[in-house]
Amino acid sequence: MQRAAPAPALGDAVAHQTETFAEGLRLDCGTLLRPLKVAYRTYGRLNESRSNAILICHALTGDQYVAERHPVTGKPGWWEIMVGPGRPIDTNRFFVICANVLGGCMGSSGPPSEMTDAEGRPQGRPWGTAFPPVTIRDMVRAQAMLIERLGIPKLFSVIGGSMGGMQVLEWAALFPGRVFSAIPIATAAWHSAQNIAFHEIGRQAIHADPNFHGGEYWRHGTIPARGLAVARMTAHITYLSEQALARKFGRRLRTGPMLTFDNDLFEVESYLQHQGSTFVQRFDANSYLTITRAMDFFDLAAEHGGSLGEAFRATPVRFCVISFSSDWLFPTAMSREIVRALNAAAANVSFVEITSDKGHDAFLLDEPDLFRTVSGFLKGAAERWSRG
Ligand SMILES: CC(=O)SCCNC(=O)CCNC(=O)[C@H](O)C(C)(C)COP(=O)(O)OP(=O)(O)OC[C@H]1O[C@@H](n2cnc3c(N)ncnc32)[C@H](O)[C@@H]1OP(=O)(O)O
Ligand SMILES: N[C@@H](CCO)C(=O)O
Repeated sequence: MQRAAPAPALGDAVAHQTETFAEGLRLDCGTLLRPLKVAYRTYGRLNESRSNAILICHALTGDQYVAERHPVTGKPGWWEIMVGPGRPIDTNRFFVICANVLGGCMGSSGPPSEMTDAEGRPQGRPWGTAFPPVTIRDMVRAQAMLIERLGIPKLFSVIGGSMGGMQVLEWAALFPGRVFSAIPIATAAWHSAQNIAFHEIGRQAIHADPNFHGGEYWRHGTIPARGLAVARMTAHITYLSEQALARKFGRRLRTGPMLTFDNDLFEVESYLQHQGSTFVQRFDANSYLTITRAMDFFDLAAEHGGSLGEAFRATPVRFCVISFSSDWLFPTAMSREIVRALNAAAANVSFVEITSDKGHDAFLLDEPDLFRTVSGFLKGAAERWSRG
């Protein structure tokens, strides 16, 4: 495997746009995280009536840089295809907000940020593995504090894919009066056993890296690049599909056919190694452990006495649930569970399964049906909203 370049001092190397909440946030685990920092970006303009705000919730390794060049990688924003002037989420019309999740590594409070004591006093070291466990609900509460600080009484829409979709569902369940519409994409109301199992492989790979040092790698001036890269490689396979891999690489060899056991023999191996080594340049291993755990513990039904319908009881929120036919990580059946629960709550819900062979990450790619569905739903919802 190629040696990964050392990661920049994540989170601190770049000056992020951040709101600080001195009062902190009481987490589901009972810890008061104080102060709370939420790094975010906005696109477009908030209208006078403050009625055009859309919150985008990012997935596991995303961040707030949705529609602009990424300050660490220099690559385009992760959803520029969806968000921008004239795009399905049109920033000529909507005020778009995206915050780095709690536990992340791009400026919000998380393992790489400076540890504080119970009184909020800085401790002169990163949290590392001492960062308290967070839940999807904690992430949403932190976002809600930001939205309040920005003076937005009600979001026109909350939109997100994968873990972003989990946050969308949590927003609707926790703050039904503060959300007009919701678009959960390629997601589920609870993390499946298979998905937890895949996450565990990644976590074990990180733990097994000698440069991990029990999570105190910052103390040793190392990063567990190999472990984190293997975690990403495993995860990346789950974001694609057999058809996508066959189309991209098939059984193509990088070199001529020969009987060796060298690394990098097949194109698909080289591709995965590239995905792993570029990932470690932009992501923190302790954040990866924290956020994968948050996903694993997500179970919206369990939060509501075992009934998903209860999570949405009497909800006024309008939902558009979207899945992809080739997504085996968050399969359409999981979206149907959400739709069934919304139906049981007599909620206003539409559901679209988009035919695609690109797998789970289809939501990040050029999928005209996805763009049509999102822009069509937002148009319809805006008409409803303006009628009051
Ligand atoms: C909702 C959120 O918050 S998501 C935010 C997190 N962001 C991501 O996960 C994005 C990272 N993931 C990806 O890029 C995923 O691969 C996808 C599926 C979304 C992108 O798919 P595609 O656009 O089809 O790109 P593809 O999977 O082909 O990967 C292209 C990369 O692989 C490299 N590559 C392609 N073939 C090979 C090969 N044989 N050997 C080595 N590298 C290769 C390309 O050079 C390119 O590298 P670069 O990204 O550094 O420029
Ligand atoms: N590939 C995206 C989606 C995963 O669910 C990410 O890394 O966040």
